[in-house]
Amino acid sequence: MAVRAAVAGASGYAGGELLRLLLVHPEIEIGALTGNSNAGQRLGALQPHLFPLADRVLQETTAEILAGHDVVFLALPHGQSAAVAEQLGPEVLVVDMGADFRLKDAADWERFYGSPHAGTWPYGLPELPGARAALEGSKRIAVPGCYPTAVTLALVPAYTASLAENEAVVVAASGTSGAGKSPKTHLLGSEVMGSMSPYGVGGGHRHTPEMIQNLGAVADGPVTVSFTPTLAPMSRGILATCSAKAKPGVTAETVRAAYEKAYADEPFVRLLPEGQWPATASVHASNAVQVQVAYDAAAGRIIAVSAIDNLTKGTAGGAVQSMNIALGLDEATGLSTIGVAP
Ligand SMILES: NC(=O)C1=CN([C@@H]2O[C@H](COP(=O)(O)OP(=O)(O)OC[C@H]3O[C@@H](n4cnc5c(N)ncnc54)[C@H](OP(=O)(O)O)[C@@H]3O)[C@@H](O)[C@H]2O)C=CC1
Ligand SMILES: CC(=O)N[C@@H](CCC(=O)OP(=O)(O)O)C(=O)O
Repeated sequence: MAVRAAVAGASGYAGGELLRLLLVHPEIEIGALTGNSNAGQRLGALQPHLFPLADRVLQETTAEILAGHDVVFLALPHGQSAAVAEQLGPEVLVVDMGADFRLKDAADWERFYGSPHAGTWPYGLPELPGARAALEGSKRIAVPGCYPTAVTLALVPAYTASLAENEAVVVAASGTSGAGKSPKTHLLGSEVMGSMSPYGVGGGHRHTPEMIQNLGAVADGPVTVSFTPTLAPMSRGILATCSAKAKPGVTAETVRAAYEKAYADEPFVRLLPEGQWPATASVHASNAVQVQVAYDAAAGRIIAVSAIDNLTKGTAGGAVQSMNIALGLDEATGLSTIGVAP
């Protein structure tokens, strides 16, 4: 019997990408689609690439409309999910693509998001050690942020194998879809085209505590992360360049071996052959993660680079992968590692 899924936030970028994936998922039947300011509009006018859903009309985002489904995806702005989720029964699988339930530390949440902490749900990054066990059979999933997905997958093998000191420096470039669909001046084509710029510099980005939480869970102590995001003139994609000071005795061979071991059996993470570096174009619209690592002997640092599509593995693909695990389906059902090029 088909699994009925509702999508709240169906007019946004994350909701649109989720629907693109759910339309080809063999076990899913798409139920209610809801929005906010666009309630009452045809989906065809808002997400014209979702041809089979063109005549569906968006409903309002209420618990009554979302009730009666097996799975409810919440692709809403931060801070909006908790109020909806608490009205959905414990028997419904709720997958939150926003930030509301990602962080364990209430003080971190309040500092970076400025509202009371709603709680912590099983974290939807299956590749993180222990995550699959927590997701199996779960009725609540917190999908990671896009930058934390890219950065965690780049650095986890170095910390799991105890190769890196507990400090990491990350510079990551994101396409503009990471900022959502609502109009903002700094996202105008004339501001972004032909230019790159940093933002949230100096520890101010809300994804920093999420990265610290993930890396600290596998390292032998708390990890500090200096994170600088940058906005790049592309619609999708994240390229994360991460480095950490190597522990004494580390060599290029021990680093390579740790990464090969970590990702040998992962369906979506590909450690590239030595000398080939990740590129956002190679993971466009795919759930794949490209990773490469090098040991900079002169600087004594491990350099790990990852590329993801922020809307696929960084949001909607990660959500579907985690849903599959929670429902007892094959983790890769409905997902592809095949990109679009050029
Ligand atoms: N874009 C990305 O790369 C990523 C996004 N996410 C997360 O996904 C969520 C959605 O992001 P994204 O799709 O980019 O954002 P968008 O701005 O593109 O979409 C937001 C969606 O939420 C709806 N909405 C807005 N305000 C409310 C409200 N008060 N109550 C109910 N619905 C509301 C909008 O409806 P309407 O248009 O009808 O007003 C729209 O459907 C966010 O939490 C974001 O953090 C996570 C990882 C990556
Ligand atoms: C380019 C851009 O603005 N990106 C967003 C991150 C989007 C994302 O994935 O994170 P959430 O799920 O936490 O929203 C930002 O820097 O806030």
